Amino acid sequence: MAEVTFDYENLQGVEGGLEDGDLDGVRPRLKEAVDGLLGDPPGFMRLPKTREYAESSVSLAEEIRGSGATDFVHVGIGGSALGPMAVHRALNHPYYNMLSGEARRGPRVHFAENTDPATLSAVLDVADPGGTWVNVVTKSGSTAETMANFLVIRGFLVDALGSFGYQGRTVATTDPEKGFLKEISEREDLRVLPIPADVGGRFSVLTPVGLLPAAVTGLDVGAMLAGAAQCVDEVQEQGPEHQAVVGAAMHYLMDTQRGRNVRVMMPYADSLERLAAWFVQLWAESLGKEGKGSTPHGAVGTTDQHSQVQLYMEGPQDKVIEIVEVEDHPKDLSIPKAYEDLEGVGYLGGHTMAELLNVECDATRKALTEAGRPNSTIKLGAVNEENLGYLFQALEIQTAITGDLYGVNAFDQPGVEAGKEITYKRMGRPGH
Ligand SMILES: O=P(O)(O)OC[C@H]1O[C@H](O)[C@H](O)[C@@H](O)[C@@H]1O
Repeated sequence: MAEVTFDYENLQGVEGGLEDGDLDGVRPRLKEAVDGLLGDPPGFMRLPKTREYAESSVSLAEEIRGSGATDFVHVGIGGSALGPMAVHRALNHPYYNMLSGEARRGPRVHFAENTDPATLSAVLDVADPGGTWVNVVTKSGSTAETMANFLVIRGFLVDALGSFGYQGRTVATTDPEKGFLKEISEREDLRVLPIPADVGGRFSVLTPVGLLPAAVTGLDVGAMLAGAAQCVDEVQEQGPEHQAVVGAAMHYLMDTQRGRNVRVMMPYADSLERLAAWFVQLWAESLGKEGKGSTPHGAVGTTDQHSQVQLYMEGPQDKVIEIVEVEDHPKDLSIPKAYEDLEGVGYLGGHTMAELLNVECDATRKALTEAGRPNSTIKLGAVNEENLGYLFQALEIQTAITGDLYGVNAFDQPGVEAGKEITYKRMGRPGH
């Protein structure tokens, strides 16, 4: 069973927070939104119970691992990168690529996301062309950043291995129905994994987009899907009372009734830093349209206590701070007793690092609450596949429902097209 709870106590009944009547006012619309989501479910809602994507991803991952692969380069951007990066950072060793032998459960993993040549050059500096696999991931099949990175890596592999060698080590993860990457995969007979047509990039972490890279590093993708399925079942049973759904109303109201249009996601675990980055795209691209939406921001506790908490405590009253707390950290270290005669240092000895982290988490929450700074908490029993799967699904559901409350289409992103168009013109793409 996934252990994930959402706690909104500090959004209500605190200075600057919500009052009971606020929530009541939005309940009928919330019910309508959940009924709509369950009655005519968008593509992402069926992913947790779809076995075929996990099966094809795991079987290809086994082939890659079995081939003695040294490096796995995941090429993608936005929704085609942020989910896989969040999973990798959350569940694999922080220095995964530096581990050797059994300690590393698969090839080294590299993400080619931005078009910054320094990053891609660095990947090519360390990747062994003799053992490199490339997974090019793009739903549309022609995102300029992704295709540019792919073309460079393709050249690197063709030079080292010849066309046949390159073809045998390349996976195209894309829309199976259309797009230029589909065409390339047919021409070059590449292995293909599908991104279903009805699942947008930022909702696609539980398709092969997220499942293949997870399986390549030996993670339990079945458990990730089970956690997500638990969330869907709960929403079916509880409807508008479900914790993630209630959160949609809370965040919507904090913005529209209380003028708090910044939502800060602040995990107290380094491993969840990329989860916040994944969430930022989900919330920003889904809701930021027609002059509506709130601004998502990622922070990390305790690190950002020493950087941003001053602003959260005393700056403009425009934020909701969402703490992500982890009960059981995967590792802990005792702090040795030393310098016991020095009162500013000696008190730490005998405690543990995880204890200090969680005490600071609680202390920040209390301080924010007492200062009239509304905050909420997402608590994970542990950072594991099941809880992460639950959380992905819960936040996607929350975002879709919030879109409904705002009256915007949570599944498009028309605002990103203008910049693309200018780029195409300047780079000489035919027809633009
Ligand atoms: O998967 P792709 O089609 O390459 O899209 C990658 C990303 O690029 C676009 O510009 C969109 O704004 C994102 O929503 C999307 O995730």
